[in-house]
Amino acid sequence: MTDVSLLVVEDDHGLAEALEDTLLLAGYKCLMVDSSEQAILELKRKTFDMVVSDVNLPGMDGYGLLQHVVDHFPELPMMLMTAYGDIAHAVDAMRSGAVDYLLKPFQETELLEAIAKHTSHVAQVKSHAPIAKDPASIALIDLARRVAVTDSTVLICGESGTGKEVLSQYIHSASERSTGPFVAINCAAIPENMLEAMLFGYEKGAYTGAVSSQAGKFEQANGGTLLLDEVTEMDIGLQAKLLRVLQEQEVERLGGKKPIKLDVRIIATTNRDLGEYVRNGGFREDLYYRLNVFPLKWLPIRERKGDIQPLAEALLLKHAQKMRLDNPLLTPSALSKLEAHSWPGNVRELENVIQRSLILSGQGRISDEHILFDMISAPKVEEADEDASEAASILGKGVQQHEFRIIAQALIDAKGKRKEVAETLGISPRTLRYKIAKMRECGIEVD
Ligand SMILES: Nc1ncnc2c1ncn2[C@@H]1O[C@H](COP(=O)(O)OP(=O)(O)OP(=O)(O)O)[C@@H](O)[C@H]1O
Repeated sequence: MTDVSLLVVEDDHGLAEALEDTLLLAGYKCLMVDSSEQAILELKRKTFDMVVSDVNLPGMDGYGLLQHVVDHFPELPMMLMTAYGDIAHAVDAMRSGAVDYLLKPFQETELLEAIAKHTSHVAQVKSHAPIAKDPASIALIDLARRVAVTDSTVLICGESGTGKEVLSQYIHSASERSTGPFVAINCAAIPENMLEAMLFGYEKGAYTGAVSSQAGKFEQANGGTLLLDEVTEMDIGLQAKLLRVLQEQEVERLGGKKPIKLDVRIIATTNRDLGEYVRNGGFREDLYYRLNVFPLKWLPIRERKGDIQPLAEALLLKHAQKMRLDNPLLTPSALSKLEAHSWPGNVRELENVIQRSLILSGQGRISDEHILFDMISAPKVEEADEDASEAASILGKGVQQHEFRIIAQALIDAKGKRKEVAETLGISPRTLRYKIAKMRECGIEVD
């Protein structure tokens, strides 16, 4: 299934059936209607990726419908199917905004090639779309898709791990800048004194250590999109400089003399309550208004439970494939347990839990016993008492075995990088060291 949805207008019922069969077989979703009036009603109710319409229709003809589409849905491609010999009209139709026309009778392949030509971009965008089944998330993605084409600055809020970066990438891929660069900078992860140079670039000798000139993230994103991840985590002085760049649409490298013109779309994210943060003086109000042109908010997943199952299934499939496990399955008991959890770490936590459950089940059939939220992310208890028998009594011998397997797998995945493993498993490096020592004690070779 391509996930591309078509609206097809054809009043000849025999031909309509044949068209529907061809399109469904090719993997398209399609809705068949037999008049322009009906098509207009459906366009109000649903979102389509392309309209394919006959010209000769009872009531309003295909040209009338084309005019409606051009006026009301200028982004929506429409193709006309005209009777043989009507080529002059077809050319007129192209002038009036149709993306293509087919002369009847046409071959199936001609139809499919024409549709693919005008929807391939859509299919690509949809494949980048975040998973969203809950009505609140569907509405959010719809809003994101609509704002994507406007070039407006977007501010995405939401708790940690809700999918803000995923949504930013989607907006980029659904925008006219999709062939340009998508550059992300995490303002929280970069030491304060380096952030300015990374954002704006620097010339050779601008500061000790600047041995060569370097373009900043703004310049790198020219022609595309710049994601300022966790934008609130920059100091107030740098916020003023950022504001100036955004207002003037030009940047000057540190130590540079000439301003560089920018054509960059900005997406910013935060997991803070930004309004509150502004009131408390942590973030400049003028910068807040500059960024908050179009706000989008991810709910935490405990408030969009309809997403839990599709997200869990998609993550299960992703990790099962990595582990070469066929036909992974979430049993109803596992799903109920997932749906009842409060998910403080949102989708990122869900991904970790699914990964662990696959390792625990060993064969991809996940039931509730494999869903362990706090199995090894209870460092307080573990660190409070590092005695082996105590640990065993907390977790149980069987569970301890599973725990060892998880750690071993995580070490393999991270190619032995312990810091990464500790982060993935949600435990402190000290706890990880302790656990590895225990594994060695139990005769498990940890290289
Ligand atoms: N709707 C979604 N569909 C598919 N994957 C998702 C979705 N939401 C989140 N994820 C996955 O969850 C993880 C966290 O997502 P992401 O990094 O976008 O969250 P975030 O809100 O930017 O997190 P943070 O605030 O910590 O930076 C990623 O691995 C991402 O691929």
